[in-house]
Amino acid sequence: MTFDPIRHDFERGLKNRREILGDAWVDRSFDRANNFNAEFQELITRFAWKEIWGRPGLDKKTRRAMVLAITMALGRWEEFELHVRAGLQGGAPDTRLTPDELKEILIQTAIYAGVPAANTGFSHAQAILKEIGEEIGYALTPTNPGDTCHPGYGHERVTKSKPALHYSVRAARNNHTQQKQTIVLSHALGCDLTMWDRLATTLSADFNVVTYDHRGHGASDAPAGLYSMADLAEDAARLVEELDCGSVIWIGLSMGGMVGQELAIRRPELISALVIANSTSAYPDNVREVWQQRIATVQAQGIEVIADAVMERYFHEQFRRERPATVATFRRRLITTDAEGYVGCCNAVGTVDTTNRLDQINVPTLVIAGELDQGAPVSMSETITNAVPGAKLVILKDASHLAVAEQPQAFTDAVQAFLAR
Ligand SMILES: O=C(O)CC1=CCC(=O)O1
Repeated sequence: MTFDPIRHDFERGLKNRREILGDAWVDRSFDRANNFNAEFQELITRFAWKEIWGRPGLDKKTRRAMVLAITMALGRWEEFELHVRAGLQGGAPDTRLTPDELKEILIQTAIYAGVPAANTGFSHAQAILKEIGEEIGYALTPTNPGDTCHPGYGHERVTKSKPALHYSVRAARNNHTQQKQTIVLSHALGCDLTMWDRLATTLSADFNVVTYDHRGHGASDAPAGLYSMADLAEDAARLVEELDCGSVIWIGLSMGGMVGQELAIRRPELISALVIANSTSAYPDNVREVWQQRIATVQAQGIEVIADAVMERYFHEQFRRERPATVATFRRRLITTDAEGYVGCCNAVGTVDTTNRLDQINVPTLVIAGELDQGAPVSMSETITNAVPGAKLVILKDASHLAVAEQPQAFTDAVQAFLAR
């Protein structure tokens, strides 16, 4: 048999074309071929489908996203609809888009191609979703635009009760019908709710996710005076009660994990599962003394004088070298924290004392430690794990105190495995 390069290219192109557009569409267009258009069909199969779509440099979903954006920008609605259909249903699995991904492509394209193009794009896409939604498990449901929010940041709110706590609610994106559980993410000392942005956005695929600023932090009130862990746990209880969603899954890091312990002990009815990351249930006496010294230093000289030392505890040396912008963001957040609020929380942290009550926690509990954590060494997580009935410990490699920022994927994997247990 002789090698026919044109035939060879045609076969390769045809294979790609079937993968991207689905057999039904390709068979139909070949059935309709005639003496007028057959050469053109042959040309695009070789040229577009083999030569361009066959290039390995971009995955096929990305190429499809580009096609959708360009056809929408040019108003080529027949081609646009073809790729919407094939992307949702007809194309090979690794070329498909979820309705949420399709929505993102249309929203992104709106900025570059203009709102009139996006309006038409949305109505074409919706007509197709109406037609095939049931088959692909997606229902279009009436929703008030004022009730929706940016899925990466959530709806910003403030508690009615005082001290007012600033919080953000991301509603679960996947529109399955069953009732969603709520996760509350509780941040570390000198941070704010943005510490959780990446994890919150990931988890809000299937959960309602609430992040909040502790008192004295971010946009929450900063009452005068020194606080106790009981104060922070009572704040947390008020927040959960105002959410009015029943018990929540609490995920707290460092100070947030201390609040989670205290809350689960004091108000067990508010917590259904607990993740305690990079945290402790108590400090030895010499470290308690160091916390009182930190309070005195900040009261006398402000937060900035301690900022470099805090960053050295939050992030290990290699991370600080390789990710200076991330470290700078956390440093800025720290030094712009209300000094009085920071000091108040230092007192709550420095006097934390739950060890002897941890056996009262009776919900599934995951403890996460960073193998390099000097602020809350692994031994502190082991103490918690040994004391909370049934608790499991995960130790993250190459992670120190802000493990969620240093090892976001490993942290997310540990949390998701726990949530799926
Ligand atoms: O600020 C630190 O050094 C470490 C820390 C303790 C409690 C917290 O949230 O961070």
